[in-house]
Amino acid sequence: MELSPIANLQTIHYGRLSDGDKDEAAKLFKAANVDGFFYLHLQGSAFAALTEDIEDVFALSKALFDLSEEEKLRYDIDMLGKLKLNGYKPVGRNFGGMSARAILSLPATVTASSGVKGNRDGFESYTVLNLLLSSLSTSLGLPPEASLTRLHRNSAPSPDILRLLHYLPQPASETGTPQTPHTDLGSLTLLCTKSPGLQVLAPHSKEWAHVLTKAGCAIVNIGDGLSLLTGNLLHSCLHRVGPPPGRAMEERYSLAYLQRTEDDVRMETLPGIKVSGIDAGSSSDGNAAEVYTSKGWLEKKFGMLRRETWKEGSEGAKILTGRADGIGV
Ligand SMILES: O=C(O)CCC(=O)C(=O)O
Ligand SMILES: [Fe+2]
Repeated sequence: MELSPIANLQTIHYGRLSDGDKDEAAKLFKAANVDGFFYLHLQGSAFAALTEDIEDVFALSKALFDLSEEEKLRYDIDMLGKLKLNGYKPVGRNFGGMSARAILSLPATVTASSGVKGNRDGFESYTVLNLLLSSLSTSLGLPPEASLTRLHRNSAPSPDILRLLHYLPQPASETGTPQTPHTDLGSLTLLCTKSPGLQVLAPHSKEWAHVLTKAGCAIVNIGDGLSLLTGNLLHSCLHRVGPPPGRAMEERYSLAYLQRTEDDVRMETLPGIKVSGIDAGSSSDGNAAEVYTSKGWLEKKFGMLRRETWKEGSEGAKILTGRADGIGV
């Protein structure tokens, strides 16, 4: 079936970036500045397996989601911790009755508070996203000692998560979107899926655009964290998952790695950003005067989700993301 409109996203080649290709770096910055979403071409690179072997991950994901609800609820995400970093989130939790997806979150880092030295080393998605952070830092004019990678060190505790998502097939009579429009809370999200369904709302657009999957590519998007740290120079874009118009949602699996800043980072515009021709604006619009640490920001956010304050209008979103159009999750 014809999907329309299709999101016209840039494709960034990982191999070219890691070879230091300046044109590719400029293309990455533009995609992060304008669209907030792009394809990351991994085929032929050391990280090709992230997309090539994804069916194995989905087989594992299916086996986990096929466990009984009772078994899965022994790992209820809201029982295991405050920040929804670990555990099973059943369909419908926090995001209204329409939500027809379940989530299993696995912490991507072992934090210092668990008594084990934090370590994201060897975690491929982390390595891949770090190269993007490094390239974006150069484009932002940040000197190496102030690089964004210094706020995402593998030795420091951070609330990164690896998320397995299972979207249940909807009955034919139901055609709503199982995933509420949202922006991502963290720095960068790396998404792997073989199924369509992702939709983005481009800045200044009123129409949701369909993101098609692309062979050999993961999909990467900017989160609210990078928007705050760069005075909105890097753009976190509203997105959702839903069926084609007039249809019901088919069963769908996806895998998302949400990279987030270290716990102690202050979530405000970084000094020293210099991009010729563009100004880094303020990360707040006057209503979000309080600056949180990354950890405090997340706690505040998830406290609000628990109380379902998102139902009470856009104020919660504004406090936490500096903008009124998205709830970061
Ligand atoms: O499943 C997808 O394609 C998107 C998932 C997503 O937006 C998220 O986990 O934040
Ligand atoms: Fe998302």
